[in-house]
This record gives sequence, structure tokens and C-alpha cells, in this order.
Amino acid sequence: MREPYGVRLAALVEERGPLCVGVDPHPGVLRAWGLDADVAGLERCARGMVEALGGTVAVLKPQSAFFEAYGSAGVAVLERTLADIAHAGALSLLDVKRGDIGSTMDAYAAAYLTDGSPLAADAVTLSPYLGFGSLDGAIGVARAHGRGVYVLALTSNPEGPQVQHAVAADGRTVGQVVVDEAARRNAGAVPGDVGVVVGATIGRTGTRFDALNGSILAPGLGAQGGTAAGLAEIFGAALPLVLPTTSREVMGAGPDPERLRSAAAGVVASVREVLRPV
Ligand SMILES: O=c1ccn([C@@H]2O[C@H](COP(=O)(O)O)[C@@H](O)[C@H]2O)c(=O)[nH]1
Repeated sequence: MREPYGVRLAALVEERGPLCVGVDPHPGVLRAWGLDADVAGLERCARGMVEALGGTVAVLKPQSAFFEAYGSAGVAVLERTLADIAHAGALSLLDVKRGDIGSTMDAYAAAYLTDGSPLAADAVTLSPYLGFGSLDGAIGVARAHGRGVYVLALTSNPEGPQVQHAVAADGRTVGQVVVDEAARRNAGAVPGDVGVVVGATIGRTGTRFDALNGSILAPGLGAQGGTAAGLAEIFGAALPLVLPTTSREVMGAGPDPERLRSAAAGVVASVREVLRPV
């Protein structure tokens, strides 16, 4: 029986540092690595990332879209990449941003969160915009298998605030409602397996994370303009919960494995400065 996701994450972050590196084999990255933008290039790039970083970085986050773009052959590469991550000893966080009615979510949970599925990851990203309760079945499956979920709350893209800063009838923003719903699912767990996604680019929003008791995935460092110093302004006392993530910032150092490791270590050092418990 696998330990709960929150416990496994805390142990690996303690050992390897607070960083999730995105595996985003964008066609531009493939070309910069001297590879063709085809399935062979995709495989060399994605599995090369895991070979270089799987033994030193706590979490690796494949972006499903870059694999799906090559059809079933690309999805097969994703399956092998997930297996490599498990073999290397890192946690896998599959960025798929799924969200649908409950019965369809059950099928997504079978695909991404169930032992024995070739696409199973240690955690996945989910979208709450069909109502947070539509995710409860998937959260239950994740929990039963020692896996986790990250629910989109305040995303890093500039279009997010149109929806996520909208104010609900009780005066809370939509983003705050998502954080509070995640907190409710984490109550009593140490730490919980329902994380949230909050961009490293969003600045001060007044969102409260004090009751969350779960991981906060913070994308947007580097290419999107987020900085380690900016994390303090966004998260304040919740900084110890933050798992910063960056893709292009590290992948740009490839394909040389030493340079990839050194780029990741540089990001870990800069976020460690900021993420010390306050
Ligand atoms: O709010 C969000 C949620 C997810 N992402 C994903 O993270 C990476 C970011 O890549 P960078 O190269 O570090 O910009 C990408 O896969 C996004 O889909 C996000 O950026 N923001």
C-alpha cells in the first residue's frame, strides 16, 4: 500500500528541494535541442529530461498536450515517460487539466489515477469549472491509490482573472472558493492530497491559503515572468506549501544532462531562499 501523496511529496521535497520541472517537449524546444519535431524527437527530448533530472528533482510534470499532438504514438511516448519517472524515483504530475461531469470523470480517474493504467501518474491537474463537487469521484480514486490532484484556482495566464476573480454570491472570489473547497477535502489529513494551482505570476490577490493543508503548485516562473522573490508577495505565510514549477527555464539548458541539472539546481537554490518557513 502506497503512502498518501501529501506524505510522499513532503519527503521528496525535503530530500531534493522544492521544485517541479515541467516536461514540455514543445516543437521549439525540440529544434533547440537539435531534434526533429517528430515522434522520435519527442521521445529523445522527454525521456532525456527524465534521464537527466529524475534522480535529483522532486517532481516532473509532463504536459500531456505536447504528447497528444503526435496522436497515439505520442501518447505511447507519454506512457514510457511516466514509467521512466517512476523508475528514476521522482514523482510524476501529469498536467492534463481534466474536468467533466461525474460519470466521465470516473473514466479520467481510471486512466490517470488507478494502479495498472499505463497513463497513471502520482498526481494530475484537474479543472473545477463544472463545479468542485464533480471532481469528488476522482479525488476519492486518487486518495485510494496514494495519489493526488491539483485543482486550478488562480492560473498563471493573463486571461484567468476574468473567471477566477469573479465574485460569488457570498463575496468570495471564484479562486478563493476553489481553495476553500480543496481545504475542506484536506481537513484532518497530514498533509492533504488535494492541491491547488496558483500562478507565480498573479501578484497580490488577497486569497487566503491558511486552511488549505495541501500543496500549492505555482507555475509561471521564468518564461512567463514569475520570480522566486514574487512568491513571497503572493503566498506570505503559506510559502512552505508552495511547489514552484517551471518548464522552459530549465529545458532551455538542454540537451546536455549536466547543464539541465545545473539549471534545475539554480532554480532550487533561488526558491529555497524564499520558501523558508516563516
Ligand atoms: O496556471 C497554469 C497552469 C499550468 N501551466 C502549465 O505549466 C507549464 C508552464 O511552462 P513554462 O515553460 O514554465 O511557462 C505549461 O505546461 C503550462 O501549460 C501554466 O503555465 N499555468
